[in-house]
Amino acid sequence: MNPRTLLKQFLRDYKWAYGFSILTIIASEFINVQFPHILGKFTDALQAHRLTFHDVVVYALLLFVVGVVYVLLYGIGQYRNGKFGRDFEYLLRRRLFEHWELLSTEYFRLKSIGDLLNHAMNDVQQVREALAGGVNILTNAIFLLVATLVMTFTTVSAKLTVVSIIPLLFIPFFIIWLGPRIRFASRRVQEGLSDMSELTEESFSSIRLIKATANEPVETARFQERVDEIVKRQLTLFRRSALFQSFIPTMSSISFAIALLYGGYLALSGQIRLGSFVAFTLYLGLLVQPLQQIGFVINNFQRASASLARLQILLDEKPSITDAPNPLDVQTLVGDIRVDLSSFQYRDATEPVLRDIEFHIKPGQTLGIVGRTGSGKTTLVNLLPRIFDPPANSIFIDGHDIRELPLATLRQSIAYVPQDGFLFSTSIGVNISFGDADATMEQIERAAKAACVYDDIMAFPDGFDTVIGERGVTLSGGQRQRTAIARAFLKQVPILIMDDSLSAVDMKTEKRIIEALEKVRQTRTTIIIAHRLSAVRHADQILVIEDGQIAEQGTHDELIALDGLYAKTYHMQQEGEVLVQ
Ligand SMILES: Nc1ncnc2c1ncn2[C@@H]1O[C@H](COP(=O)(O)OP(=O)(O)OP(=O)(O)O)[C@@H](O)[C@H]1O
Repeated sequence: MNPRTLLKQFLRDYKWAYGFSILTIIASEFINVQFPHILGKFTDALQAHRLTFHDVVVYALLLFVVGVVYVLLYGIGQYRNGKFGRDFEYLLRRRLFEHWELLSTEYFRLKSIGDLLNHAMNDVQQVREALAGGVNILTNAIFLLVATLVMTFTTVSAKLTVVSIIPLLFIPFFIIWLGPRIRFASRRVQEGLSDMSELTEESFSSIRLIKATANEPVETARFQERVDEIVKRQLTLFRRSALFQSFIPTMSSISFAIALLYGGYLALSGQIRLGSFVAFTLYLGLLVQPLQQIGFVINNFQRASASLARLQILLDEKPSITDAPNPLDVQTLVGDIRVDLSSFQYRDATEPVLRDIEFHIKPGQTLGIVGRTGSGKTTLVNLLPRIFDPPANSIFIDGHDIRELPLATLRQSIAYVPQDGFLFSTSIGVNISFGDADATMEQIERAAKAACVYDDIMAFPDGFDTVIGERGVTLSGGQRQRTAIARAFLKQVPILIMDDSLSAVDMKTEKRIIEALEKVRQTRTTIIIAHRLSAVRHADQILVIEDGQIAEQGTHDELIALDGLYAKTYHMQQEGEVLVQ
């Protein structure tokens, strides 16, 4: 659903509550404009010596009650509108997040994550501000303006109002003109500052290189250049802000001067009473703020509308990998994998990355994949859970083309351990049970033991409750990989893919993990990508991939007998050298 429709629906759902809070704000302003009126009456009565002390107390109490009622009503309206804004903000963010979760990894590869975060934070916030603060202020400003004008026209003098208000009317137009220019200047200053921090960070991290090559003067000059630019931008911002800050007081001073001149004349000539004159100056003071706010709100609405349009583009993005129009009704898979792929090419690539790949793994068997960096191993296994979409009729699981299987069934049947063993910033236990809310502590511990990470975890202060990441402990590369392996071991699924996930563990641990794998092997089809051949030598079948094609295929013994690349690599690794990198 696009954000405009979402906004309309939200306003429809909340129309009574939203209308009520707008009414509350209007009522509060109705009370607010009674202040000058009461004070005007008080002045007149005081001047005519008609007041007893008792009357003065009554006036004071009246003003107090009016003040309290105003604050109460205004506070309620503000709070409720603020809440609507927040509710909509979270609804929009949730929609964005849900939508992004559906999009393919390709989308995130092509988009800048910084830009996406910017949309999720700033654009959504802009819409919220318009919906809450903007509507609050606009309601407030319009009503206050109308009410003040009605009061001054009816209780003071229409002529005085029209003449005195003219300078104030320039204020909103001025803000509409200058507001975006100030924002632009401020953004340029921020960009300049972040450029400068980037340069500083870069210089500090390469300080040894800078010193070794005696490049300090060049770096200092580069820094000076940035500083000069920031100063220039800051001066522009100062000039515009100063203009802004001086314009509004100037206009209100002119307005007051006119009111004083003309109002004084009217009072002196007896055309208006002193009380009306006092009330009028107070009304004029009340007008400055709403006129200023109207300008701000118009700018705010313009920005919110641009933000909505940008959000709309994001939410219109269609997921490129989805269920087939009529997916097969298959809920469970056994794990028989057949690949007959003539070619696979990335969307923006000029030539295929995989060609003529053919193999068959029966349920419970293990396939080893080896090959040089960039030969296409990860690409091949990424096709199985449809992280990238293979051509139709090229990959079959249990005899079904994977593109015809429900995406949920396919992905829920595969446990994938990526190269970097990504972990979330939460406890180790939650990381292992990720995606399996029903996992018991016993199952989690068993998986951790099988992945040889149990002892490491128990050595941490809070065991499985130890939090990982910025706010917790830092795991070594090997510990990260083994925790990710434990997560995959816990997932009771027919297919397990390990993408070079033993690279950071030592040979002894690798052996123990492979042994643990052997135990669960009967129930799982396993694909192991590895650079160290010891990780695949027990596989039922091994593929050696060279430039996207199968160069050699067979069991360890067969490949050794073939005396090709695999055999050479194996012998070299046996001698302690690593050739395949
Ligand atoms: N999303 C992508 N879009 C375009 N090209 C890609 C993409 N992912 C990988 N490639 C390219 O495809 C080729 C194969 O990459 P792949 O990651 O499958 O190799 P690999 O054998 O797994 O390498 P490694 O052993 O380093 O993990 C490389 O040339 C890589 O640059």
